[in-house]
Amino acid sequence: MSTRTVPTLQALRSAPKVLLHDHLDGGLRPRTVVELAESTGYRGLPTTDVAELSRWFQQAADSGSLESYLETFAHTCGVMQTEDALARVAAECVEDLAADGVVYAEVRYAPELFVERGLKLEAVIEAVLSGIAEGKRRVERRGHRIHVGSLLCAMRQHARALEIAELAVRYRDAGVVGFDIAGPEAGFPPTRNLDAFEYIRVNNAHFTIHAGEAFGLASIWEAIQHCGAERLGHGVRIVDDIKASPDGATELGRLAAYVRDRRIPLEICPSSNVQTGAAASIAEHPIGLLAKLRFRVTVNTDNRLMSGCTLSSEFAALVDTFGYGWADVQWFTINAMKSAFIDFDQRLDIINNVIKPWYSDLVSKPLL
Ligand SMILES: O=c1[nH]cnc2c1ncn2[C@H]1C[C@H](O)[C@@H](CO)O1
Ligand SMILES: [Zn+2]
Repeated sequence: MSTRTVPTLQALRSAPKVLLHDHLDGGLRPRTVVELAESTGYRGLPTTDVAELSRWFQQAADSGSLESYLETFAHTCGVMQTEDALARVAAECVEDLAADGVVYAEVRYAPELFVERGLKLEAVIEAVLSGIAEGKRRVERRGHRIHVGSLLCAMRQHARALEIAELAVRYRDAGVVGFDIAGPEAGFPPTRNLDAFEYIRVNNAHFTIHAGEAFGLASIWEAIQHCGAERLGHGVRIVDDIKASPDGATELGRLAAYVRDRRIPLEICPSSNVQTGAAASIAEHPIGLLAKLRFRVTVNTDNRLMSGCTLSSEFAALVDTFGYGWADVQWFTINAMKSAFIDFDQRLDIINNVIKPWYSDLVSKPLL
């Protein structure tokens, strides 16, 4: 491929990519949802026809609000209440990401959502870890390699964040690389969970916070300045602190300048943001401006089932809309790898030995 090649969906699939924001319970194969409902006795699915169910998830999630978007997770969580189901979903997740060309992923989920049938939190975490290990073995048997860590989420509307943070630290050497809070944002400021974030920090562990998705700057400000978040899940509303005039001039407010100056990674999920109403369309998505202003932007899927997307298709949509080329795809990819919650030398190894060699023929000019 020459440097002038436009990144097509097919070429993007073979490009090494890095995914920091992907929910385990938002990425099931539709067929797996149907089969697990059958084998676990879950009766709540709106349909057991695989194609119809796939459409149902996307349409139901296409709701314009985070709250109704989140209602669709009742069904995925409903079928993930046994260790076997959790391990299967995790193994298939790893296979699907590897098949899409993802070389490094952090997959997140909230253990507290899988205890309806009596599983202990530890059993949930261990089942997911064993599924991830199985998925990696399958990928390796096909001659590929993928590095997958997990992030434990606490749900903002529950009051279990400290307990989940403790588990994230307890399982840090087994493949859990960090902590997050997820769920409805309005009415649940991140400062409700200060004890959990402090626990993570004093243990030199890592965390990100879903902030600036359904709620504005105040939530981003709290996440960074009160909680000490290392990354922002979404963070798109940081654009509200940037004045852009019609002549193209921009002026950053103090919070936006802080986020950019400190290189705080934004885990941007374009399709999900359009579905929840955080952005009106991909064309109007703040990612265009944020990338132009050289914020530490990363591209992510959020929930592949609900958005009917892959990381490659998210990139393809951005290429179509913003005219990005391979240099941009590499920039987003290296941004993500730099921001991963694994050791510096491991990040550098993937950047220098996996990402850069692949893109080097396609990218003509040096990156910033
Ligand atoms: O984009 C999101 N914002 C807030 N919460 C989310 C988002 N996507 C998924 N979740 C929730 C629903 C899942 O059950 C939970 C853990 O993966 O996280
Ligand atoms: Zn998310």
